[in-house]
Amino acid sequence: MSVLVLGGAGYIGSHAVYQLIDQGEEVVVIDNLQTGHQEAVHPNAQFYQGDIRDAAFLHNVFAQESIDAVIHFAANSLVGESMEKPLEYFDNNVYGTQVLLKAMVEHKIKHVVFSSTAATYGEPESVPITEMMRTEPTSTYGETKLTMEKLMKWTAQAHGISFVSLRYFNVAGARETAEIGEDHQPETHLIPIILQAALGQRNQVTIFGDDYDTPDGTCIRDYVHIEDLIEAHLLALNYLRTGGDSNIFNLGSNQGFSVKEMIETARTVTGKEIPAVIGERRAGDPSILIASSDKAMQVLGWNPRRTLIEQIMADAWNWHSKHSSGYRKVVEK
Ligand SMILES: O=c1ccn([C@@H]2O[C@H](COP(=O)(O)OP(=O)(O)O[C@H]3O[C@H](CO)[C@@H](O)[C@H](O)[C@H]3O)[C@@H](O)[C@H]2O)c(=O)[nH]1
Repeated sequence: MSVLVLGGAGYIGSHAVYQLIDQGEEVVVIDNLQTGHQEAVHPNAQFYQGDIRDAAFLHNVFAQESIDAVIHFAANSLVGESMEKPLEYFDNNVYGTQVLLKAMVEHKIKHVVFSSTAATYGEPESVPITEMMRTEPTSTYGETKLTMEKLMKWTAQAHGISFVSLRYFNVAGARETAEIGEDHQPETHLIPIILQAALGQRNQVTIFGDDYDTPDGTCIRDYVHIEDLIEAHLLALNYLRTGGDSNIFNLGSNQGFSVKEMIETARTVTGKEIPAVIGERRAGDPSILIASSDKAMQVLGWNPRRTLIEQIMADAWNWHSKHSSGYRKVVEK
C-alpha cells in the first residue's frame, strides 16, 4: 500500500516524502506546483501534477494507485496574503479539502494526517498553548485551517475515517543532507529572509515592530526543526493505522525566541553581519506563540531531538548557503 502526500513538492511536504521513503514507504505525490518546486519531489516518489480541487484528477489517482492513507499538506499558507485574498484561500484550502474527502469516501481511504497550524488559536490567552485552548483565528489563513479541521471531524465521524490534525508552530531548518530546504515565493518567513541577508541578497532584515510586550519588544515564536516535525507525521500515521482515534496535537519545541534573538543566532551561526532595522508592526502578528507539545509526546511518543536553536539555524544555513538562489535562478532583493 502507498501513502498519498498532497502538496509533496512544498517545504514541509517534500521533507515528509523524503522521510517516508527513508522508512521504506511507497509514496505517491500530488502537487499543483503553484507554491511547490518539482526539484523538491523525491525521485523515487510517483509524482502526479494536478490540483486537489479537480475531482476527476483525484479520482484517477486513487483508482490507479493502492493508497491506504493520505497526508494533506496542499494549502496556501501565507498569513498576509490570506488577508488580501480570502476567497482564494477558502477555495483552495477549504473547497480543496472537501473534494479530497469526497474522493476518500468514494475510494474507502480510511486515514488522513492533516497539516494544521498554531494560527488556529489566534492571540492566545496564555502560553504555553495547549490543544484545549480557545480557537479564534486572527487571519483568513487560520480560519481556513480551522474550517478544514471541522470538515474532517464531521466527515470522519460519518464515514469511518480517522484523522490526526497536527498544529504546527514555526517550522524551520532543513534536511541535514541539504537536498531540500525552505524556499517560498514570495519569501515572507523570518529565517529565510535573515539568511538571504546573510548571503548579501537582501540589504537588511526589517524587524516588524519592537514595541510588543516582550522582554526585547520583538515578537516571540516557537521554532521547531522540520525533521522532528516530520517524525511526528510518521508517528501519527502509525497511530492511525493501528486503530488510534481522531485527534489533534500541537507540534512545537516548548520554547520561544524573539525576532532579535533569531537575528543574533544567525549572526553567530553564519559569521555574517546581517544588518537589521526596526519597521512597523505587521498586521495580524500575535506577540507570543509558544506551544505545549506534551500531548504529542505522551500519546504519539514524539521525541523532538533537534531543539537547539543554533542547530535549527545551522541546518537552515547549510541548505541556503548550498542553494543560494533557492529552487530558482533569481532571488528578489
Ligand atoms: O521580515 C520579517 C519576517 C518576519 N518577521 C517576524 O518574525 C516572526 C516570524 O514570522 P514568520 O516567519 O512570517 O512566521 P509567522 O508569521 O509566525 O507564521 C508562521 O507560523 C505560523 C504558526 O505560528 C504558521 O501558521 C505560518 O504559516 C507561518 O508562516 C513574526 O513575529 C514576524 O513579525 C520580521 O520581523 N521580519
